[in-house]
Amino acid sequence: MAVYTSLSDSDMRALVADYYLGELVSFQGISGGVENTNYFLITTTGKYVVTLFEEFDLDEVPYFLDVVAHLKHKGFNVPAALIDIHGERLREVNARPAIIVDCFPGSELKQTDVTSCRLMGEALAKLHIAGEDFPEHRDSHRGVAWWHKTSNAIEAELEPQQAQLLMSQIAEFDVFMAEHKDLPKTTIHGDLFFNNTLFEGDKLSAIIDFYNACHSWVMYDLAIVVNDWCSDMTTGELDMTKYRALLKAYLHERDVSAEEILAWPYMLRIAALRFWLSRLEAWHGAKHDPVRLAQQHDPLEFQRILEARVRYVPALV
Ligand SMILES: Nc1ncnc2c1ncn2[C@@H]1O[C@H](COP(=O)(O)OP(=O)(O)OP(=O)(O)O)[C@@H](O)[C@H]1O
Ligand SMILES: N[C@@H](CCO)C(=O)O
Repeated sequence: MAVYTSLSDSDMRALVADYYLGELVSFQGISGGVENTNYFLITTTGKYVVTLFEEFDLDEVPYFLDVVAHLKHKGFNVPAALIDIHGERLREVNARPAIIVDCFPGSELKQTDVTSCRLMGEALAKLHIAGEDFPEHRDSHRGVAWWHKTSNAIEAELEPQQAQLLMSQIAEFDVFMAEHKDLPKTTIHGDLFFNNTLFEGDKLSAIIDFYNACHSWVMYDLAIVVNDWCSDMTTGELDMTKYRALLKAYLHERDVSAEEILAWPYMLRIAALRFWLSRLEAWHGAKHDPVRLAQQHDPLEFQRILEARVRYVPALV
């Protein structure tokens, strides 16, 4: 269970007393999720989620809260931080930055299907368009500089064939990007896996976990989504029915440029590599701690996806 910072009953009571949320009824750590500590919180006024940020210092968090506030203002169901009795949306709890957000109705998908892929394609295009005028431009903390540094640090731990795949794909991406410096960017979610959405029946009820948001290539974000929503995780291969449904819905809402079409294979591969690498980094960091290791996602899933995208990439349009 991913509760890295434990809150006691009196911690939670003190926190709730600082909001206009009535009295504490109960709270429970949320299993699933690997980056932050999350609790479901029930008070006499409703159900909420408390998030304690495990990867960021207090001064790094406002960017992410601003992204969510911008999207909420444009009508998206996204978790904006609630304001406390002091007029603040961000505070420190047990030495971690912390927020409280509304708990959305709906539940996580167990797996994607053609309908959910279609809904995601449409919502993602709208999200990308809505993010264009967000004025704060933050680079990804797991972007180009991070994948160079982390791949160099981890290379020696890998099998020769894995190291070759990792390093050659980064080099190929660098060569392509050197010739295509003006690829369109927007404010991207950066981690829009299907476990970061909630559905009520066939309705997409919320998009959550914006803590990898950044200013980056639009096609990179689309590739992150396609790799997670449309891949068979056991083989890495694309389910072409889901793939076509997601892209058709996306392209109905947002036009892509000729350069973006050219970039598509590179984006699918680097998006797979980014999650392979973050999972490898987390796995190597946790390998001497069985409890933490058991919480990690399997790096092999994204190695297989990358290998599949090296073998074959279907057309974007
Ligand atoms: N606002 C919310 N409303 C309803 N459920 C939520 C909300 N926020 C989080 N959850 C639930 O908590 C789970 C974990 O949250 P979240 O994905 O933000 O954690 P994380 O540690 O950042 O995860 P990840 O592994 O994706 O980085 C979600 O999958 C969802 O089930
Ligand atoms: N979505 C990520 C974890 C959170 O960033 C993964 O599945 O590796």
